[in-house]
Amino acid sequence: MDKYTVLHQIGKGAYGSVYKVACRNTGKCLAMKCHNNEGTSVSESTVRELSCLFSLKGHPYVVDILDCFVSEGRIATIMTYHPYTLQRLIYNGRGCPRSTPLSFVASFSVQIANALSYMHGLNIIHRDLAPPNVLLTDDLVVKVADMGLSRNAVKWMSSTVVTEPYRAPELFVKDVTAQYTCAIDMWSLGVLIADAMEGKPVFLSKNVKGSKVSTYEVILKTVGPPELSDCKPAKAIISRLLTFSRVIRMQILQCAWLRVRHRNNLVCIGSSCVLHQMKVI
Ligand SMILES: Nc1ncnc2c1ncn2[C@@H]1O[C@H](COP(=O)(O)OP(=O)(O)OP(=O)(O)O)[C@@H](O)[C@H]1O
Repeated sequence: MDKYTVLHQIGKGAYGSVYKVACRNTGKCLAMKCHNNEGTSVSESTVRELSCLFSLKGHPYVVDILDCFVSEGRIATIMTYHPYTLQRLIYNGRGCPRSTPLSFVASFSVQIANALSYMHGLNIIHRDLAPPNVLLTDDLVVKVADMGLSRNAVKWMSSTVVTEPYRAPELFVKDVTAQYTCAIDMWSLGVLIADAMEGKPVFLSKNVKGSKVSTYEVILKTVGPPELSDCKPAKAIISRLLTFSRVIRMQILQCAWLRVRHRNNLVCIGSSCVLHQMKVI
């Protein structure tokens, strides 16, 4: 802790508090997350988060962990600091509709898809892909963050994961555990893209004439993908992600992986594939 000076708090979530800090040696601004304990012990979510962050270390579109130590009885992790979140860029920070340039939608979706394809290849499911957890650098490069719910996929897992508007239909079950796959992250990606095109969250629970319509009911009532201006290619991508078929959802990434393996250039091939489909280059 002696190595860092706390500047101010950036955020507080269910699993800890995040601070902007400065490294005393280099003067560089970094982010420090102080993880909450479970009673007096380190929580399982902290162990999972650290394990996932170390497995994904070095990926260009995943937040980089730089240091880890115990401070006042809590685990603290030092990460690269990123000034923006997708939440702030696509909703204006206040939930206001705002139209997101198509080129930015294309670039962030390809970068998230690349991060997910890497995670899924390691059998890691993110389980909380939502706009506040997608950080961006000054140059708008994606850094997927918040691995507090991420874990290695097994047959039965908790169904109470993912921020509700980004939750795949197979997670809306009454049981506390469910059988699901990496395809839940692909649904979340589809919602992120649709939200950015619409400028507002597309699957929000709402009150209609005094009665609550749940997110799941909103999903069921949405016939086809949400109306998305006149961008047919984007619509096609979204409808392959926002489908009840987990197999179709995964195909969009497998297709990208094949191209990547074939030509050995992950970012360019991924980008040109989606950008061409969206007709922005
Ligand atoms: N490396 C970082 N750089 C800048 N801001 C960050 C960084 N990491 C996290 N944050 C900010 O802090 C907030 C909380 O961080 P994080 O999501 O990791 O905590 P959490 O307790 O797991 O939250 P949640 O309850 O959403 O799961 C994030 O939404 C983000 O705005």
